[in-house]
Amino acid sequence: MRISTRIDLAVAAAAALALAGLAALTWLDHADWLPRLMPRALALLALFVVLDRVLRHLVLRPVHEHSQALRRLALHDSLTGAVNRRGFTDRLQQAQGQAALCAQPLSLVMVDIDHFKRINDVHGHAIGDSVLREVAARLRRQMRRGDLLGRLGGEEFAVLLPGTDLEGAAVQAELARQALRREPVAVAGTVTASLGVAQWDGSEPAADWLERADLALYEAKRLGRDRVRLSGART
Ligand SMILES: Nc1nc2c(ncn2[C@@H]2O[C@H](COP(=O)(O)OP(=O)(O)OP(=O)(O)O)[C@@H](O)[C@H]2O)c(=O)[nH]1
Repeated sequence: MRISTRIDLAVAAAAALALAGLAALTWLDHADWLPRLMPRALALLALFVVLDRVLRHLVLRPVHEHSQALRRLALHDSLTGAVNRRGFTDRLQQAQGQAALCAQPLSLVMVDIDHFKRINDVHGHAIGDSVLREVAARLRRQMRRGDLLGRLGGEEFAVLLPGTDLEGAAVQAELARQALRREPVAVAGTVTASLGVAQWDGSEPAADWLERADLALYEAKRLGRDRVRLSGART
């Protein structure tokens, strides 16, 4: 049973008891007890309505805040602060609906750090983690208002670009690539990434679109890494 319903039931039960008590006392005191009871009963009911509102506010607000925090935890990656795969897929599907509704282009950039295993092996897992945080921070600095950063897995990120066609997304991807390799990341040195770009074709399922971006990314890896490849646009 929902907490709000439990509060309502508890307050209703207390109000019923109080009303019964009030009726009994009024009946014992006065012969014409009924007309006297009415205004008192109404005042009592009003009091319980206020009590119900106050209890709902006091109990439900922290519960709501707690569930919001849990939801945030469930949809975000704690290391980088980016949304996780589940959160990203949810938002991707929402963005598809929005793009279809407004007839706007929508693109996606997949970003996979190059030779990340080597960074872990040479410098240790803690440095690997700080590289992931720094990569997320650099990608974020490159993003525009409305873009969304996701961490889809170990060293794989994705950026959702609403209102952006393939050409615009390619420019954003190239800027991100340069931002990653421009300055060394602490002791790990220069970090590069391979990027795959795909524009949503307006009807394909999210999984197919993600797969096209992934294929472009693997093409970038195959061609030597540290580069941007575009998916053969179907649009
Ligand atoms: N430090 C750290 N390492 C992680 C995390 N998640 C995954 N990894 C590591 O990321 C590495 C990914 O290695 P690979 O899939 O071989 O990829 P890669 O070495 O980047 O090679 P290419 O992608 O082909 O350039 C593995 O060693 C994982 O253990 C994490 O949260 N922190």
